[in-house]
Amino acid sequence: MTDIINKLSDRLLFAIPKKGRLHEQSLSLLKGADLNFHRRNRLDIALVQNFPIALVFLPATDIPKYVAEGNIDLGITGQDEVAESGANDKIDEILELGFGKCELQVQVPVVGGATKVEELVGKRIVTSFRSLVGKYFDELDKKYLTEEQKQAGVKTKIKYVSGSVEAACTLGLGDGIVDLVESGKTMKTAGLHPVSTIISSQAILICNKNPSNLSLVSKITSRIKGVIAAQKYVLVNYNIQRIHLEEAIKITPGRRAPAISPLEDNNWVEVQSLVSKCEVAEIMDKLEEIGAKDILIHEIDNCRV
Ligand SMILES: Nc1ncnc2c1ncn2[C@@H]1O[C@H](COP(=O)(O)OP(=O)(O)OP(=O)(O)O)[C@@H](O)[C@H]1O
Ligand SMILES: O=P(O)(O)OC[C@H]1O[C@H](OP(=O)(O)OP(=O)(O)O)[C@H](O)[C@@H]1O
Ligand SMILES: [Mg+2]
Repeated sequence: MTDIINKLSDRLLFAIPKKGRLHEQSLSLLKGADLNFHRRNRLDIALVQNFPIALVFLPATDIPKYVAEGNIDLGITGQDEVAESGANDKIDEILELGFGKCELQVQVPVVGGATKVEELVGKRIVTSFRSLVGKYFDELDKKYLTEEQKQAGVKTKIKYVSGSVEAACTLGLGDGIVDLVESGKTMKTAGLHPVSTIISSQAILICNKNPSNLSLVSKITSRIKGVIAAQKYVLVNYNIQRIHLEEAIKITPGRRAPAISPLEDNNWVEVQSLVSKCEVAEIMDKLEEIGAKDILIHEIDNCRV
């Protein structure tokens, strides 16, 4: 341990979620960006071999605080965690990473629960997001509690639990809960449904306002951007008769312009263009309809676009 700590000075410190939903995808981003490291068993610090960077494995919840106030320069966490930490002003959100997408929702029992969020004012709400939920219900209290209730000191009670929040209504701890929803399976299984959404979130790359090595931050950011772009796009290749080229270009305009190369047969050209992965099937259908042949789709490992 001490040998690693002695090597930390002069290294950019980069915080990575040590477990949970963001862990695996954060590691695969580091791999795509070619940051090579070996993490010793149980050790939360790993030196990057090919850059003056040290990775620090921390709970996603704590990462905004470290980036805002500690010596950590860069970090991966969720937008929800940044909002909950209240550190928004002290850090820069550099990049949305496109994974860890979820919504923070107010949920109530399907049977016998409130039908609208305002029916929860003055009641008990269970959550792990104390600060966001406190602020949210403070506003609802101001709006929906009667003057008599306010004078009697009635307030919505926010109760903190650290996980398995969806169990709280069944176990009698709350009248409603606030927790993250992605597929909605956990919520549904617990017999809950949403009555409002507080925020939408995804994983982000965050940076201290005064990072120790700005040029290295920029380099890592563009590498990560490249990995994310590569996941969004595929390269399409096809042959088309010149007479249909104009229509073809409309279907695959590329990010700047498609690359067009002549074929031996002068009536035909080959077209190469970047297309968005989520539109690829529709694009192939349209190309086929205008007579494109030999349509090939290539995955991209990495790119700078
Ligand atoms: N179901 C989900 N779908 C997508 N993203 C999620 C989901 N749950 C959490 N996240 C995102 O991941 C972040 C970390 O949450 P997660 O629950 O994975 O961490 P953890 O609480 O440290 O781990 P664990 O729950 O395994 O103890 C959240 O702040 C949120 O941004
Ligand atoms: O909408 P879904 O796809 O079902 O995902 C939502 C669930 O995922 C997270 O829980 P996690 O697995 O991290 O467990 P935890 O409650 O113990 O933190 C979140 O707290 C929800 O419970
Ligand atoms: Mg969790």
